[in-house]
Amino acid sequence: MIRALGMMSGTSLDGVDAALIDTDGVRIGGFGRSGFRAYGDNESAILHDALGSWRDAPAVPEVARLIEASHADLATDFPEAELIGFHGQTLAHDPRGRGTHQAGDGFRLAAATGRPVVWDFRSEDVRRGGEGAPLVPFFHWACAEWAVGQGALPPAPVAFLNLGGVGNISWVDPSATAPEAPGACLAFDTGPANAPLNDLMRRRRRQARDEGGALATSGQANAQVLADFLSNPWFDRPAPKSLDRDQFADLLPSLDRLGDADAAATLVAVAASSVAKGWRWLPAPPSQVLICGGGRRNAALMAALSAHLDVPVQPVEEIGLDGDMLEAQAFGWLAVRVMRGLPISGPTTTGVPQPVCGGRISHPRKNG
Ligand SMILES: Nc1ncnc2c1ncn2[C@@H]1O[C@H](COP(=O)(O)OP(=O)(O)OP(=O)(O)O)[C@@H](O)[C@H]1O
Ligand SMILES: CC(=O)N[C@H]1[C@@H]2OC[C@@H](O2)[C@@H](O)[C@@H]1O[C@H](C)C(=O)O
Repeated sequence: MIRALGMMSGTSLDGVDAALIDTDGVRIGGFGRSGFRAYGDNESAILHDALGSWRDAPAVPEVARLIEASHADLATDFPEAELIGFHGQTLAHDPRGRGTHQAGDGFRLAAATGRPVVWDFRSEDVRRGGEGAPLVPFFHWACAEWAVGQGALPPAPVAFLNLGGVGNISWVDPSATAPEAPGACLAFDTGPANAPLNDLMRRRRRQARDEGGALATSGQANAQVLADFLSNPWFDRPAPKSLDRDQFADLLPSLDRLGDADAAATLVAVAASSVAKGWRWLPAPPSQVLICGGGRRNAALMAALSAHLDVPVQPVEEIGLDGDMLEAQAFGWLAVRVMRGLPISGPTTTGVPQPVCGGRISHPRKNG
């Protein structure tokens, strides 16, 4: 078993999560400490301004330094980590066009932390014809397998739904022999989750989020805006499929004529209905849906999901996992897989024709 530190800065742009995990890249030996380093207002503004930037954009070097420095800073709290899995910050994602771009250089992070760093997890998958996302599904399989071992889950298919800036769902069968085995996983991005709601709150109320979903709970979803949104051809595209953070940004102007509460309620309905729309792509109904990511703290969103789905919807804490740290843990686990040459994605998670072991490995003091 290796003690790895996974580090993730997600599409919500709120800060860096870091979590220790003991793993051989297949089984989870145990979970360790975790930490969070919030972005300051100035840092957050720099990241927001850089959204949509590709590697050659003038703003990118400054953003990359910010990402590397904030991650290096947080990594100093985890001297016991033997290896770091570094996701970087997604600034742009267009797998069928220009590719995928995560800012932050793992070679410089390795130099700054003195630890080997696995990074650039998505590019190889995209190069080979995959979506490059989502990458957490194989880890969701490992979590289910771990939970079955703990007696917290029956050995039957279950779904993990991450509600970050974007939503993504993984249907996993923990009785499969490996995550890349046929029938073990089916995954895709569901649609927007918190990102448009955060953007609305920032624009209209100068707040980072709708705390607890209080504003959305006090409003009424607009049926016309919701119907227009759900007619988007993206929903008819079979899984696997992935989204850029702002792929549905054209949704926001249609909210202009709505009051704040109704606009927030409409965005919650959009997020929950997106999941319901994608339900048909799952191979079989899961026994339950386990929610991870910050959206599980939005009561309006949780209520809307429970209303739409006819299986139990519960936070992932229900089976003994930490819903705030699952993605960070995932990149620690994926880093060990890359070190061992195991696949991190496959035809049913990113649509790549063959399972792929992506990622780059950078050692301190050695080149690239
Ligand atoms: N107490 C809360 N009430 C309401 N919403 C919350 C709360 N806490 C977190 N959130 C929402 O969850 C978001 C953060 O979720 P998370 O950290 O899972 O996203 P991320 O990892 O950045 O995104 P992604 O998974 O798309 O990469 C916040 O920006 C906010 O919208
Ligand atoms: C390109 C990119 O960074 N996508 C993120 C984003 O945030 C959620 C969803 O969209 C998911 O596809 C992915 O993140 C998680 C960590 C993943 O790869 O599984």
